[in-house]
Amino acid sequence: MKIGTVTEIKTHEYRVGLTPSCVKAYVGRGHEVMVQQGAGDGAGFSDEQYIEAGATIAPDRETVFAEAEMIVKVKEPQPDECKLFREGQLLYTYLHLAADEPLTTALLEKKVQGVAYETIETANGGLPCLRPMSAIAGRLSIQEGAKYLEKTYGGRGVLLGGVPGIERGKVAVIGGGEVGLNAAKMAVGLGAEVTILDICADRLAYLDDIFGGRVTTLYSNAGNIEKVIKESDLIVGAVLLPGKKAPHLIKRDQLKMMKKGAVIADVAVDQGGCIETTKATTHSDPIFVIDDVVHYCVANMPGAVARSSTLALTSTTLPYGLLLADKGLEEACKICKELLPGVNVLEGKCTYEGVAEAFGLEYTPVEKVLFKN
Ligand SMILES: NC(=O)C1=CN([C@@H]2O[C@H](COP(=O)(O)OP(=O)(O)OC[C@H]3O[C@@H](n4cnc5c(N)ncnc54)[C@H](O)[C@@H]3O)[C@@H](O)[C@H]2O)C=CC1
Ligand SMILES: CC(=O)C(=O)O
Ligand SMILES: [Mg+2]
Repeated sequence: MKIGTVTEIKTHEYRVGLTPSCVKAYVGRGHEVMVQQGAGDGAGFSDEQYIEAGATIAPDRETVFAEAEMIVKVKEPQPDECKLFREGQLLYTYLHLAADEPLTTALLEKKVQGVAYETIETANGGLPCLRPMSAIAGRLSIQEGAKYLEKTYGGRGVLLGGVPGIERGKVAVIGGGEVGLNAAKMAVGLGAEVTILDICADRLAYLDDIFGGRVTTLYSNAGNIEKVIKESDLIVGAVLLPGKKAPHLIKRDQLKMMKKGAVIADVAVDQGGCIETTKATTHSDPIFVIDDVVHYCVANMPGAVARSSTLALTSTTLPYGLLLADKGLEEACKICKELLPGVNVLEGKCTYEGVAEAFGLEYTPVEKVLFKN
């Protein structure tokens, strides 16, 4: 198969879908790989390294889109890229469609085979291609939160770890999954007072066990959420209902209850955010303030640490990518059931229930479209 990767064009997105070692793996299986000139620069991979690994270098994105049968990216396609898709082209990337109606419409119209990293799912409900980026975003959320708590950025002027003789900063993490766990690790490491809220009793028990008394765990319900709204210096939004729009757990009128200069880092922004006032921001303009609460809502946080993120992401996307390239979508999904929920759009049909629900579209189970014979 002809595989192509392009330079990411989302603001300050420096990750790349394939590393030179990925290229080597595809080429070793008999595939051709085309890399847009300079695509790896932001993550520290040169064109020469790609050539050495067996890729050809394309002068521009148009060439890659025109020639590749499978496009491997990082972020959801931007409008300039959507124009270039060809019917039946296999797109393998993050899509986050439930938060993006125009993109959903574009991919349906173009009849792309859209496989989303974030909804590839293991039998036990794990999300292997989301997990490494969630770990990175979770860790970054505390780094960023701590920065925006500084007075210069409009924050409360609170040091999360405190110093002897004064109170430590209070961090609440809503959603104790991969983002939540990693946010809590960093916050505990800094010496903050940390509370994690989740609806899953087993998960709360697990977090309680591994942190050995260094965090407080609370059931995520209206009462406990209101408690942390009032007390926290930093709130991290980290809930996920896979493939669906995130629920708004903090409402607009509750911001008034927060401390002046408190910070919300809504990592769940890529699924629409779990705070009503969340709007996606970019690395070049990452924050806005409503009711004296600083909102940090960057939808591609891992792009800030592009080298680490690219290495972590491509390690988990490569095995599925190789299978897609070797077998094509239909056979690959027969061999590996984890890929099936990854298929969000196919032949102009919406094949992911959470996305169809978000926009009132007709939902067609992927098996119906894929396994016609
Ligand atoms: N902004 C960014 O750059 C990035 C954003 N993300 C996003 O972060 C979000 C979280 O991802 P993960 O941690 O990997 O998901 P996860 O599935 O590991 O964890 C989500 C947790 O939310 C909990 N949850 C569900 N409903 C809840 C509620 N009402 N209250 C409290 N907890 C609730 C679940 O029980 C689960 O433990 C996703 O939307 C993901 O796409 C991930 C990476 C980068
Ligand atoms: C998960 C995601 O959206 C990201 O890494 O940008
Ligand atoms: Mg994102």
